Amino acid sequence: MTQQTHFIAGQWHAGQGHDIESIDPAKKRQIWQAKSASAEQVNQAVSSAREATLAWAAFTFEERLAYVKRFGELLAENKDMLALTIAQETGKPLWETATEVGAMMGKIGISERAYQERTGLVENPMPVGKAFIRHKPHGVVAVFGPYNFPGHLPNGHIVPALLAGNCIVFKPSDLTPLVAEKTVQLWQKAGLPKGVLNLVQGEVETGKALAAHPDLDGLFFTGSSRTGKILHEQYAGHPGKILALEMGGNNPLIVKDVSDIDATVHDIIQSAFVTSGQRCTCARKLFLESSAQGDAILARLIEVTKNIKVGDYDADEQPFMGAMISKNAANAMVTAQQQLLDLGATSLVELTHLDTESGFVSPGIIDVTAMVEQMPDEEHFGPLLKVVRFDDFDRAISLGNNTKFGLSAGLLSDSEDLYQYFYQRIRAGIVNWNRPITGASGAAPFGGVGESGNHRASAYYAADYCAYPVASVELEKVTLPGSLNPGLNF
Ligand SMILES: NC(=O)c1ccc[n+]([C@@H]2O[C@H](COP(=O)([O-])OP(=O)(O)OC[C@H]3O[C@@H](n4cnc5c(N)ncnc54)[C@H](O)[C@@H]3O)[C@@H](O)[C@H]2O)c1
Ligand SMILES: O=CCC[C@H](NC(=O)CCC(=O)O)C(=O)O
Repeated sequence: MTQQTHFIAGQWHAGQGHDIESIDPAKKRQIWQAKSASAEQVNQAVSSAREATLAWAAFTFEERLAYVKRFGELLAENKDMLALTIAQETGKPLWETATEVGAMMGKIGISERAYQERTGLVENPMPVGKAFIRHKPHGVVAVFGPYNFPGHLPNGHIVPALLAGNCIVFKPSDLTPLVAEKTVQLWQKAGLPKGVLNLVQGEVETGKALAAHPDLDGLFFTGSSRTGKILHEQYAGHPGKILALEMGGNNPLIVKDVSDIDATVHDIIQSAFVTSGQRCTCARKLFLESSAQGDAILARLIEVTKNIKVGDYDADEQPFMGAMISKNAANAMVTAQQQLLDLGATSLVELTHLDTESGFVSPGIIDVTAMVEQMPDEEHFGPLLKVVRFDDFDRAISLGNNTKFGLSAGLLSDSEDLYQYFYQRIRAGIVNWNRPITGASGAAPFGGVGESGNHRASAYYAADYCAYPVASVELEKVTLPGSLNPGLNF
C-alpha cells in the first residue's frame, strides 16, 4: 500500500503525485517513500484549513494552549523516537538531535509568553468608553520548513501560529518528510480539531502549488534566500497577505586581542562546523589579524579541526559532526571549495567527501585573503570556513559587512571598547561578543537584515507575524456625547 503521508482534514491520505523518497545520508539507505501531493490535494488541504478557521479562532487562548501543551507532553514522551528520526533523515548526531527536540518542547513556553507579551490584550480607559488593543489570527497560513532543523524550525512557526488562532498547511522540506510525518502524528494524537493543521509532502512543484494558492492569508518560510526571493516576488502585489521569510546568511566572525587561544578556537569551531556547517547562523568568514597571535590561533584551529570526529549519528562514541543532508550537498561543498581555489584561495585543511555515496565530509579551512575582493557572496551551506587575514580592524568590519545577507556576526576579543566599536558598525540581526554565533536563543527575536529576511523576525517575535492588531473603542450602549460639536442641534 502506498504510504499515507498527507494529512488533510484530519485524515491521512496517499499522494496522487509522483514517487518521492527519503534517504538516510549516513547509512545510504531509503527510509521512507511515498507519492507527492497533487495540486488538487494541496487545494483540499487549503480548503480544509479554511473550513476550520472560524471554530479554531473562536476558541479561547487557554483552549488552544491546552492542545499545544498536550503536544508538548507527547513530544516529551516521544523524544527519543523523534531524535532518532531526525538523526536518520538528516545525518545529525543523536546528541544534537536530542537538543533539537528539546528546543521544540521549549518553544511552547516561549510562544505562550510571547503571545501574551507581544499580542496580548491591552485595555485603556477613555473619557467615554474604553479602548482595546486585541489581536486576531490571519486565517489560513502555509508553513515551509528547511531540512537542517526539520523539527525545530517548522515548529517555530506552527506553535505560535496555532496559539494565535490560525489554521495551517505545512509543507516540509522534501529531504525530511519522515520527521514531518511523525511530528504531525503527534499533533493528531494531541487531538487537534480536523483541518487545523494539514500536511502536504512533495518537492518544488508541491511548494509552488501551495505558495501560489489564492486562498492563503499568509506564508511563513524558513529556507534558502534563493527560494525566499522567489516567494517574495510571487507575493509582490499582494499587500493583504503576510509573508515571513527566514533565510540564509554569509556570516562574519572577527577575532582580535584575545588571551585564551583554546577558548577562541572552540568558539570558532562551534560557530563554523556545528551541524556540519548546515546552520543559517554558521560563521562562513573568519577574520584573523596578520599578527603572531593570529598565526597562533590559526595553527591551533587547523590542529583541532583536523581532529574533529566525523561519524555515524548513532555511534557509541558520538561524533561532533554527522553526515551532511545528502551526497549532493556534500558534492556541492567540494565544488564550492574547488571554485574558491580556482579563484586564487589556498587550502589550509581540505574539505573531503569521505565516502562519495554518503553525506560525510570532513571540515575544511581555506585562506581567501588573496582573492577576498573577488570572492562570490554566496552562502556555502556546509563545513568550509574561509579565513581572511587583516591588518586593519575597520577593513575586517567592512569586509564582514560586504555581503547582501545580514544574519549573524560576532567578535571574539577581550576588549569591550572594541566590541562597542564593532557593534555600532556591523550589520546583522544577531551580533555576539565572545560567544559562538550559532545557537541563538528562542527567547529572543531571530532574524536578519538584507537578504537574510524580510524584517519579520521569528522565535520570540514570531507572535508578531502570526496575528494582526485590532484597535477598538467600545461603549456598552449608544450614548449622546456630553458636549456636541459646533453646528449640531439635538
Ligand atoms: N534564517 C533562518 O531562520 C534559517 C534557518 C534554517 C535554515 N535557513 C536557510 O535554509 C537553507 C537550507 O534549507 P533548504 O535547502 O531546505 O531551503 P530551500 O529553500 O531549498 O527549501 C525550503 C522549503 O521551500 C520549498 N521550496 C523550494 N523551492 C520552492 C519554490 N520555488 N516554491 C515554493 N517552495 C519551494 C522546499 O521544498 C522546502 O520546503 C539555507 O540557506 C539556510 O541558511 C535559514
Ligand atoms: O539554521 C538556522 C537556525 C539556527 C539556530 N537558530 C535558532 O534555533 C533560532 C531560535 C529559534 O528559532 O527558536 C542557531 O542559531 O543555531
